[in-house]
Amino acid sequence: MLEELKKQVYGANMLLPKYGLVTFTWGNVSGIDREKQLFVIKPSGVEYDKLTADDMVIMDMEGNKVEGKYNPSSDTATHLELYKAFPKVGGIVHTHSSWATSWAQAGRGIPCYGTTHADYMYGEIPCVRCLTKEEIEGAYEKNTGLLIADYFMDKDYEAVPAVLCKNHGPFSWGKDANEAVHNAVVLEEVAKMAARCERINSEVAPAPAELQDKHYYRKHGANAYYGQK
Ligand SMILES: O=C(CO)[C@@H](O)[C@H](O)COP(=O)(O)O
Repeated sequence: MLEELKKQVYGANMLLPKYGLVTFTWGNVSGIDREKQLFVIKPSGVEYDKLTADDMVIMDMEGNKVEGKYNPSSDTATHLELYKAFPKVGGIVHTHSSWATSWAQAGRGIPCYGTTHADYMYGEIPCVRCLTKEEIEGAYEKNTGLLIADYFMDKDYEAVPAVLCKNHGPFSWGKDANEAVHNAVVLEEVAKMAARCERINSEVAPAPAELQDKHYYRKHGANAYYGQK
């Protein structure tokens, strides 16, 4: 079942170590078949150099395992909540990539300091709050997904296809698993550049709005905008 999607999601997962986004097994990619209302996700704790397409786990939209010899990623409930909240999203990535995770641990969103950022993400990449004691002790991964979904309730999740979770790490998404990984790579690069930018000039200001507009709209068209213009 879903053999093509399993191969695509497997291939996307293998891009994480290729682009240096993961250490050990600190990451997971999923992809969804909206028609079948099923999604495919990396199995929990399986090392990338031992991973195969056949190891991918198939889940339904109630969080039940439909197929797979391994347990699904421990972040599966977060992926599920984001698929429910973001109907145009086809793929989701979670990593602990070090620069983006450093911003998440610092509790700061990543300002747009330049066109590299603006080409892919409109405005600041947000950092949502840490979960409360109750949320942490309850359904941690589900509550992480609900928190992200709530943040983007009145925002364009396609204009900023990434978020930082305070004291945890980044999530990114896209039209499919490969685009989600592409956005995860961009996130890590702009996180690195922004951290260095602030080290070089502690008083640096975000890029002018017109430069951010120009670059984002040139790539994404006038229909995609972030919030009220
Ligand atoms: O955030 C965490 C653990 O804190 C997880 O993302 C792990 O880093 C990966 O878990 P699996 O996908 O292997 O279950």
